Amino acid sequence: MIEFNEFSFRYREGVELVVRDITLSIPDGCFVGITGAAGSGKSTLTYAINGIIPHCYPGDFYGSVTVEGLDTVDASLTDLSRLVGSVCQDIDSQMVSTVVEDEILYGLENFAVPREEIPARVDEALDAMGIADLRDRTIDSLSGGQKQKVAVASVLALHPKVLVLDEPTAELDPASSVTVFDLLSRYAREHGTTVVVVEQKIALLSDYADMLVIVDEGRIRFADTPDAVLAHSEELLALGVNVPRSTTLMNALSAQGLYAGPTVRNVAGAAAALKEVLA
Ligand SMILES: Nc1ncnc2c1ncn2[C@@H]1O[C@H](COP(=O)(O)OP(=O)(O)OP(=O)(O)O)[C@@H](O)[C@H]1O
Repeated sequence: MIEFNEFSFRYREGVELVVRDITLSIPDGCFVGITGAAGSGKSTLTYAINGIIPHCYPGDFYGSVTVEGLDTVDASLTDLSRLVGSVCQDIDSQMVSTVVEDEILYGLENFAVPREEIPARVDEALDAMGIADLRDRTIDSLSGGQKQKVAVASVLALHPKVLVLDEPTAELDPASSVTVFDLLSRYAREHGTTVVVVEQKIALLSDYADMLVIVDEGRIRFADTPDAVLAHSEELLALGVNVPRSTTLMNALSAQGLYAGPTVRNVAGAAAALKEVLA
């Protein structure tokens, strides 16, 4: 369980609180998508989970954040990193090795995983991200998207209870983004991992997340199932969230009493729903 309790934070260099009054419970095994406009505080929330705040970025920290009962202020960064695996936005800053396999080995050796377990963990992580063919490649020779997959794989190898990912598909085309989310969600289901992912593509998020969290100017505006959140498409658009046009259209018909079905998230869904409306 991840629990934010009236959490607010101001970076040491900052004047304003960048996140305010955050109270949120994330149950074990939940797949949570965080989205919102640029600068709304999404990354800051992830830093509060993995302990980067306040351990690396100090500031004024109010309220509390606990992960599996560990208070992220009191716990050491080492203890937190055993619990929470993180993939940050700046993938290049995360890479420490020159070859893919070594990148995965690095974390395992650092965490003192027993030697005999290591080969299977490396294989499993590469397979989990569908990148077994990249094992011997140099990191420099990889595309941005391939690096993102390597970064996720090297964290998965550590079997974290919680996985925090900040825009893990930023460098990927739509098809590869779907592949990464497919692989991630399958891994998380199989291992009972809690996933917190910051992602701009709300339609993609909605297909995988149990809970969508919409952040606006440091506050949580919505935290609910994707369908319940997407029902507020006009408000979401006003907050700068990229709601699919198919959702906006069908919500508008719903408001007119012309459609009473479930929330639509994509063109195929809108086409099927419109067929029924027009029948
Ligand atoms: N290390 C820092 N020191 C001072 N201010 C910071 C720091 N990191 C972020 N901020 C500020 O905190 C606010 C929230 O930033 P944050 O990165 O959490 O938002 P975000 O929603 O993740 O943005 P983006 O979508 O652009 O990544 C912004 O105003 C940002 O300028």
